[in-house]
Amino acid sequence: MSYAFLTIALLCAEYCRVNDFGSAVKVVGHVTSSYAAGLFSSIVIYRKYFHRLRRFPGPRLAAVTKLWHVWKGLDGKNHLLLEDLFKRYGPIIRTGPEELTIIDAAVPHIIDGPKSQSTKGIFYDIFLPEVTIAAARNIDDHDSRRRIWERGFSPKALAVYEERTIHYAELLANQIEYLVRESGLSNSPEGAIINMTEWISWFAFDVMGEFAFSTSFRMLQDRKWHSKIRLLVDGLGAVGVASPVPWLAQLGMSIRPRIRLAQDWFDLLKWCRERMDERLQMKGERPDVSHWLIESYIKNGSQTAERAWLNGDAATVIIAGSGTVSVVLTFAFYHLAHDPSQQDKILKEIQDVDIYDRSQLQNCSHLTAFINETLRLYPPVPTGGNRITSPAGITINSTYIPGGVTIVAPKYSIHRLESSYERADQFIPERWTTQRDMVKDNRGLAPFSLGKFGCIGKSLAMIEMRFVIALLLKRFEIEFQENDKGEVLFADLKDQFTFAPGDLPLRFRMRG
Ligand code: HEM
Repeated sequence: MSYAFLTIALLCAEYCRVNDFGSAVKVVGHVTSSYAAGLFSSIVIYRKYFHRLRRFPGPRLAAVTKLWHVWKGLDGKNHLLLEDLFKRYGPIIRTGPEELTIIDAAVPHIIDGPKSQSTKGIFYDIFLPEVTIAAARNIDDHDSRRRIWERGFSPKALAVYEERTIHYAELLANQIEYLVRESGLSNSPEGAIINMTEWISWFAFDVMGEFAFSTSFRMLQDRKWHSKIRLLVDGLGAVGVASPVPWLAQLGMSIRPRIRLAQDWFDLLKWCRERMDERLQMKGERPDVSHWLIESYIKNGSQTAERAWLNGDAATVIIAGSGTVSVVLTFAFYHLAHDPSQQDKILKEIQDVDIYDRSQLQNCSHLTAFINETLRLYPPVPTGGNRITSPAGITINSTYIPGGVTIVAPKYSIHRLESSYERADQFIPERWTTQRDMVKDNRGLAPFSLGKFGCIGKSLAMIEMRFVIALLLKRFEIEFQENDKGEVLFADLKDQFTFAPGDLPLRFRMRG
């Protein structure tokens, strides 16, 4: 802004001097372009040859500007890009002027463990001006918000949420059964083809609609996307692309007239605020996650600032709670179809179990191992979760990293380290039960992240995932279609902070 102002002032002064607009433009053009060339070349030279991170290897352009990353990530395959850089440059890679990507099992504990003083990275500013626990970079703001959230995830609160989860899982199973029986009526003994990516998303969003606003999005009932949730999914796609350079997203949000995606995003936030208005009017409701956030809002005198947190956190319930669970369940069903012996193993384990009793399901070690292996290979937050090192810096395997550096610790790659897991790229749930020697070093396993910024919804997510898998397996046999072995799921898989999987059509039949 001040540069634009200076240029205009210079132009006016030169015009007054020479009284010829064309030559004034020429002179000012020369001055500003020489200035810009000088400025940018000194930045480039400094970042490349004099910067404190200059000794760390990485792509040349990445050391100069993060725009390199935006360009490289346009295809949505950031998880594969980082994996490729790891193979080329080793475990510590300079992926930005002030950023290192570190693929080492020691990193999660160092940046997020109990002794860590790291803070959330600049990436989280992408959500400004919205305020929410998930994007709070100020430690005090984050801590006080986290204390409020924690009340909503006590064992007592979880027991109430569980009933609702069961209700939606049964609705999912009933809808699939309806489609299977309908396909039987039309003389097709082949069962029904269900796009699991879609149906699991509808389930996960419907559940979180209940927890945020005590209202379902009715996607399972209506068997189609709710228009606002579609906007949300598309909006997160754009966030994913712009995430390496948050100011780019901010710029996109602030220009007028608004571009379509920005307009959609603001429409969505407005819609969330309206749902929260309705939620605030509800009386005698069964506690949901918002119940605890609203309680604090009212206790603090219903102030405007507190209301902003309430709105942002309600959107977080939906985004953090749905886009994660749905990814794990989608890949879990992929592997159940891919290896039917896993269906048999889980079925055998749950045959005498009351699946409606959470503690009984929790004791099913193979079911839990199956979910853990899915979380290892397909962590729903595959590369996100940037942290900034504290002023004292950190040391990773005797390499010192100074303070104020952004650290990217991609779970996708850390979870697949050959030094940590035998046959690391293969899906082998037994490595968590009977073949423990296949896990050489599990320090790096952190699908829910760790410490004060770690996932608050982990127990709820595990309850949901165990129950959905157990319920659907009890009722259905699941397999690939003849010509489709889940290729699209992987081909269209995108890293947009959370994973966005491609379609997964699976054949469902009633279990005899
Ligand atoms: C398989 C399911 C899930 C996985 C793998 C998962 C993973 C994660 C991860 C990796 C983070 C840290 C993100 C970061 O550093 O920016 C996180 C944070 C968070 N998750 Fe989850 N999550 C899951 C389900 C849920 C559910 C069901 C909820 C419930 C609403 C939830 C609520 C949150 C919240 C509120 C945060 C922010 C915590 C904070 O900053 O203090 N998550 N999750």
